Amino acid sequence: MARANGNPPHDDSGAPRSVSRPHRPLYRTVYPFRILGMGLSSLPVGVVLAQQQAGAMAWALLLFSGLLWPHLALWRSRRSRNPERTERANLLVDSAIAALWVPLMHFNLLPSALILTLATVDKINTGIRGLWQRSLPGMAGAIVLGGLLTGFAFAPETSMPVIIACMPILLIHTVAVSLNGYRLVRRVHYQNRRLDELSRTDPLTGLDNRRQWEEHAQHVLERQRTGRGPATLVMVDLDSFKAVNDERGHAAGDDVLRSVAAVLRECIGDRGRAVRYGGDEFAAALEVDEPQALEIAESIRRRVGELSFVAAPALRCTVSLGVASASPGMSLRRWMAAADSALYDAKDQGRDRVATPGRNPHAAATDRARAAAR
Ligand SMILES: Nc1nc2c(ncn2[C@@H]2O[C@H](COP(=O)(O)OP(=O)(O)OP(=O)(O)O)[C@@H](O)[C@H]2O)c(=O)[nH]1
Repeated sequence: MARANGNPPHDDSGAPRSVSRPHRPLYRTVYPFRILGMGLSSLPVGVVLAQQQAGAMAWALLLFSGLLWPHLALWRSRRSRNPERTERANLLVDSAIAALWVPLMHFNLLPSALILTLATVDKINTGIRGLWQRSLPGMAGAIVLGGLLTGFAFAPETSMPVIIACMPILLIHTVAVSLNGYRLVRRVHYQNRRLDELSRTDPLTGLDNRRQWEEHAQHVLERQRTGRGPATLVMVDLDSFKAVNDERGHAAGDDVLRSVAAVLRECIGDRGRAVRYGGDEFAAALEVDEPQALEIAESIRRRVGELSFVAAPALRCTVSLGVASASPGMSLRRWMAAADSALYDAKDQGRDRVATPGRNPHAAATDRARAAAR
């Protein structure tokens, strides 16, 4: 009888599902935001350029930043040997392009403030530590460069057409960024919940782990102590399980452990909780009296004996079980020792049987059940 460990979201076998999801490359997350941000910010910039009667160079630059750059950035990242690093560089280019428009728009107040803010928000939104601070020198450099090209022309007044042209980027981009943040928060909540569930579970069988189960067992004992119901413990141990591992391999052994855990779950139902207490040893704290627990134990014994395994059709398993009801004031430790000693009795008497403390297991439920089956 080896001692080790052993109810979160499970797959069909009862074992818990993993927390992780496939990693999405940064450039795929950024791409739609870049199209949206660059595309929509072209609107107020275009209106300002039209009001300034800007030259062909400025319009060519607008065409590049608003329409071409998002796709060029995606292409650069996709073909890069280090897409993550290339995309981070692309993000810094985004900020420099955005800042360049500030002097080219002659510091038109509303679109300049909007574009600089959104470029920074986009960097923060990536969640990459320090990225927005690293974008500042490039933005400052772009403002100086654009200022030198325009002679630092300064016309900060914003006309009504420009204000109207700012509305789509202001509204749509803000909502899109917020939705993305919302999605991330939801995912963090989900993963925290899953981690919490996994920390309370035996990964192989999906049963409670020891810490979780002992809390439940203490609760069952407390109910019994305060006269709110009976408490009976069932210890279950696979017979000669080492031979299963030795002869059919560890994977077959794991199949057996999962199947026994499923039998325990089904036989116990809502009358208690089970734990994989050791390698091939299980325990269940039940809110039932001893005769009912003996019935449950007997059904576990019988159902395990009926198990069959696709990968090992000839394999048959049996379990020995010890059943002990709690007496008033009993500690969990003493309760478990009583059930454990009954389990050892069942082993000593030849295995594949149910025993209670201080009783001859041959006189116990198992033999009555066998007689009835004959
Ligand atoms: N496949 C598998 N085997 C395990 C796991 N944990 C423990 N074991 C094995 O369980 C076996 C327990 O063997 P023993 O304690 O000798 O008990 P037994 O062979 O069942 O003998 P009895 O209890 O006396 O009937 C050992 O071979 C362990 O390696 C596990 O998670 N998976």
